[in-house]
Amino acid sequence: MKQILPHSDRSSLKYPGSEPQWKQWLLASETGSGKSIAYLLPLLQSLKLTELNASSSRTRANDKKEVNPRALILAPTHELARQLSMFAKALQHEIKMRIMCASRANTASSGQEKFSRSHARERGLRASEMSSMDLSGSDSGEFELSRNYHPVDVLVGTPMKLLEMVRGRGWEKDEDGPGLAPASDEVEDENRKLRRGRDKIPGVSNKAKNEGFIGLEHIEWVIVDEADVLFDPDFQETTRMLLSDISVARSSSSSFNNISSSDCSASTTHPFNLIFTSATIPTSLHNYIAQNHPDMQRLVSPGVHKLPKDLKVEYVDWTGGNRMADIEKRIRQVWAEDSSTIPKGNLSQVLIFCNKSNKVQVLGEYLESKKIKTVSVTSTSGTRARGSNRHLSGFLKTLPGKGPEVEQIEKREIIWDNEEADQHQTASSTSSGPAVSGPRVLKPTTTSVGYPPMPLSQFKEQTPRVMITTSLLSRGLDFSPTIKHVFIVDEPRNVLDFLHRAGRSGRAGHKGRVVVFGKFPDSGRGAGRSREVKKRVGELISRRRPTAP
Ligand SMILES: Nc1ncnc2c1ncn2[C@@H]1O[C@H](COP(=O)(O)OP(=O)(O)OP(=O)(O)O)[C@@H](O)[C@H]1O
Repeated sequence: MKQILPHSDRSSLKYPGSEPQWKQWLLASETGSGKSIAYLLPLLQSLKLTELNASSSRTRANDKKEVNPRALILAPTHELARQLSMFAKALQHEIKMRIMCASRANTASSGQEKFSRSHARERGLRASEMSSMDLSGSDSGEFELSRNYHPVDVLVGTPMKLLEMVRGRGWEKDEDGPGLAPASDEVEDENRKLRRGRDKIPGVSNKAKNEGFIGLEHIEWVIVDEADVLFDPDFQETTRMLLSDISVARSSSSSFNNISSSDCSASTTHPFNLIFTSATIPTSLHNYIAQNHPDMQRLVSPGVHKLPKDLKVEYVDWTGGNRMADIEKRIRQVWAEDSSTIPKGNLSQVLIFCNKSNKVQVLGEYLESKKIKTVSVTSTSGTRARGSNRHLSGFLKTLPGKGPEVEQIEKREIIWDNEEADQHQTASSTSSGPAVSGPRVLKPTTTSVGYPPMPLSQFKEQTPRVMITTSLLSRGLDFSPTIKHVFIVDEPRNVLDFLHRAGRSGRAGHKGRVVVFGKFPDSGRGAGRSREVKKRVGELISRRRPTAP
């Protein structure tokens, strides 16, 4: 943090009088080590300082677009974008900044647009009121503003979504040739879907095109979270296009002139501060930085490419029978172990990573048939279409909330689903006679994650303790410390993929365990492969503590 904002005196951040010195940093450290706060705090502070120092010449009156943020945070998934925006909001106390999330779910743009506009109109909401809502949350899945100009300080979203908001819907259809039009949505491999970096936007047509409503002239900061994904060869053309658009908007010549080129040799200087964050630095990211940002300051922790120190590794052999039964057995063991250390009923949670979405579905159905409640999330899950992170409720880390209800929830380390709470309220009002009077407890607001109290016993019964997913949710998401076990039931694509999956537990100093399922014979057939896997994982462990000088 000190590196990013070494001088917190206002004079060093004057804007726009003195020409600012734009800088570039890479923040790289192991999963769960707090990279988000490491860039968010200096970012918010810097924005506030430049705002305080802004001369009267910097007015919004001449802004051509409706939304003119001063910082962008890019994330590879809608889920991460929403979590980051909520986290940023939660960091604010006295000094308020306007932080908005541009992310919605993978629903048809036109349909969603219709809903949001009419929904807002029905409620008589003006832009300023809409922008004070959590647009990433349940109140609206879509980022919508009227023509009222309204300052936005930080905008968070996926590069594809932000580009669409900047250039207008259907912009990619204007490109020559197939350009960036969605090509193979039916591709089954989840990793490829994630790497392609395409937010599927079914329903986007030339008719739905508009001119875009995000202005980029005021951008002072761009954060590329999970930079190794966003500069992956499959993702980087979208990311780079957005960076180029910002540079052009800020009247700077852009060295980005060929979107299909991956061998830019010229150093790229952007007229804004640029931060990349990552828990891993694959060759593609290393090369990209070396070629395009040779002056980028690299702040790399000794823990990068290592498992968090509080994460233990366990190997479970397939028995040779039903593999899903093996997984079920290990889940029940987790809960049996819990019972000796955790107060009765407070079972810890298990996060299971599969490679394919059909495997997620089949495993979920199997465990449900065995009376284990599960939540299954894949890139095509219907639950993702809600435009909020409700489908992850109870599994993501709870943000600091306001009021006793939130505290009560936080003690249980669970976020209730709002619909569940609604059902409960309906049930309680019918069963106990008159409807519950008084305030409707907490409405979802900026950072709210609190919902009406429910009897603890009922709550525990209804709450799934197992989430099954793919690499889709392996990136950046800050899962709850109640997830003490990550199960890896399919062989990850590579070591980096393993690190990201495993790193959803053992975060921020909490204890965790990654359970690797496979065939691990000590001798005979498969023994060589077993040794190889253990060796590669073992290297991640043995390197995790700095060796004494
Ligand atoms: N100084 C701190 N003390 C305790 N907890 C912290 C501290 N800094 C950050 N955290 C917490 O650590 C958790 C992990 O932080 P964060 O999600 O930023 O990790 P990350 O490094 O970005 O991980 P990943 O690489 O998986 O994205 C968060 O819940 C955050 O609130």
